[in-house]
Amino acid sequence: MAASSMGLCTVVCNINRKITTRYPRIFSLNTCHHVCRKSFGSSTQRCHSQAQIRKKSVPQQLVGVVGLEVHAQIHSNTKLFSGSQVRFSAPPNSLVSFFDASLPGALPVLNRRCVEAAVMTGLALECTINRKSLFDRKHYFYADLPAGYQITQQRLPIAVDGRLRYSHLAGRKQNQVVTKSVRIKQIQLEQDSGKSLHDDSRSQTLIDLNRAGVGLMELVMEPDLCCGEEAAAAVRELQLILQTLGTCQGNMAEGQLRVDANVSVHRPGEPLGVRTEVKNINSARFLARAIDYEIQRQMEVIGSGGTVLNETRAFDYKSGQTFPMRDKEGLQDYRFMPEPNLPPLLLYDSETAPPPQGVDPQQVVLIDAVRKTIPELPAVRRERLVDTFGLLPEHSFTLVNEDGLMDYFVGVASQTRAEPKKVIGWVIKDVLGLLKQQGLNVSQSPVSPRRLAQLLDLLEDGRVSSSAAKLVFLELWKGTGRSPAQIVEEQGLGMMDDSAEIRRICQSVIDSHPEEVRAIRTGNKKVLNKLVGLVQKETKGRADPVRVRAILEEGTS
Ligand SMILES: Nc1ncnc2c1ncn2[C@@H]1O[C@H](COP(=O)(O)OP(=O)(O)OP(=O)(O)O)[C@@H](O)[C@H]1O
Ligand SMILES: [Mg+2]
Ligand SMILES: [Mg+2]
Repeated sequence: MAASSMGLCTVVCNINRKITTRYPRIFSLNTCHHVCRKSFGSSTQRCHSQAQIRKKSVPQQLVGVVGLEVHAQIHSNTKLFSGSQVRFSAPPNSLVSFFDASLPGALPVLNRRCVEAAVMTGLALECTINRKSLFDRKHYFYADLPAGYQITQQRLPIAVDGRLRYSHLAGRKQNQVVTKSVRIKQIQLEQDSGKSLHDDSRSQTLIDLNRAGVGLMELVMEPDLCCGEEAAAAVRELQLILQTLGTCQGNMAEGQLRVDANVSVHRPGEPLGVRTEVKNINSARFLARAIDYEIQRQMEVIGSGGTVLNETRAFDYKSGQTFPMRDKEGLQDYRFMPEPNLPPLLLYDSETAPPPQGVDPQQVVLIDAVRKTIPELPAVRRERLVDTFGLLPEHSFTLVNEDGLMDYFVGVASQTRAEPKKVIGWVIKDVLGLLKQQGLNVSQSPVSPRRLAQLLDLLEDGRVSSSAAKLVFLELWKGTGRSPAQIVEEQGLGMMDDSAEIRRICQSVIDSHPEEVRAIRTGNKKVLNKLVGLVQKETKGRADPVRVRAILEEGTS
């Protein structure tokens, strides 16, 4: 189905105008879904948003249950069964082969790259890879599906029984790392559909088949999550894993990663409730809001004696509400049947299940060969950063979650004598801060790791003060190509050596601030900081603050 496009969201969602749920930004530490789901009776151990939701007028023990289906577009040059290119925003219908347009007689040819991507994703998510998987036709009528069916893997998917481990920061200061996991039921290979473009001015719907037949991995998760925040954290980690593997580019705004949220509520200990399915959500924040709204709505329905209908719903980001879609897919019979034009997909393993004699090894996918190409995953990267550089876990999150920032940090740390703990402050506060402010990526940083390392060395060697170093940094940011040492030289930002001059400036500050001097003499030592600041202002941050403090202490004692 065509992905609905979503825009910006507001933070507050209204439910029937009566209830306003402020979307919770942080969790308490007790938010593990296993805790949530296994200890339903204990209110202290439920997740924060559940607790928020239950504060409303609905029965006490109802809790939310969430299962996600994620459609990830496979990062591949060509489509799943045809040689047409895969490219976002190409002119409409410019990337369509006979097979994509379902012309009679056109046959599917499986794209090896898509198979390898699914195997790699399955292995990274701790799945069992099925040596034999099958393709099926799933029939439904929609204008952007010209064949009238989608080729998918309903009976025997390529990967099963995995686990997505995800962590997120919690606590008031967002500095506690909470680790959880959600089971992956299966990963199936399937085709994407085309796109329907509605032209209101001409009351027409136009079809663009560029996306028709692009390879998708559908990742089906077990209903292990309990609220929007957990779902959003799991999807963010999945996005990062897929990007690290290179199996999906994961750009949600471009529809490369689309999420269907299955939501139900039930009383702990009782069977799961009837689920609704909120379709095609293309942002982690909207996902969280849609789920929390839907849990609340279902609690309201049950609380007022109604029953939840098994229906497909859509999320409207403007109102923050979900509403039923006209197309009730839950009631459809897809008439699944084996795809007659594709043989079973067989995979091999050079050690335990080598390809039969006579089969060209180039023509098969070897699971162990794919395993060897899996790069270091985000969770392992974070651990390595903490172990190698002694960083705080929350800093390792920022470095790993921001594309390119970890390499930037390692680049600086490996080229400077400054301690990693000092480097991280500059990378996160100064570099990332300015990048965000100016809407730039790490790769667009005007200050290279080498230049920052040189600046930190000047600081380390006592050739500039920390306040002068900030000025040099801002000068570097202008991207003139001059080195930190040149900037220091040209702008006279080097540390002041002239003791007599420093003493003279300190004395003039003391003389012109009798009130402050009196306060210091009566024991208020904090006021000394103000005088240090004034001297720094006078010297443009070029005097050694330790030396200045000592002179001022002496002069006010
Ligand atoms: N009671 C429930 N509450 C919440 N989620 C549920 C519940 N029961 C099942 N789910 C979730 O619903 C999803 C079912 O996905 P699945 O692909 O198997 O079927 P489907 O939604 O019927 O098919 P389709 O792919 O056509 O959407 C899973 O993510 C599962 O965890
Ligand atoms: Mg599904
Ligand atoms: Mg579904």
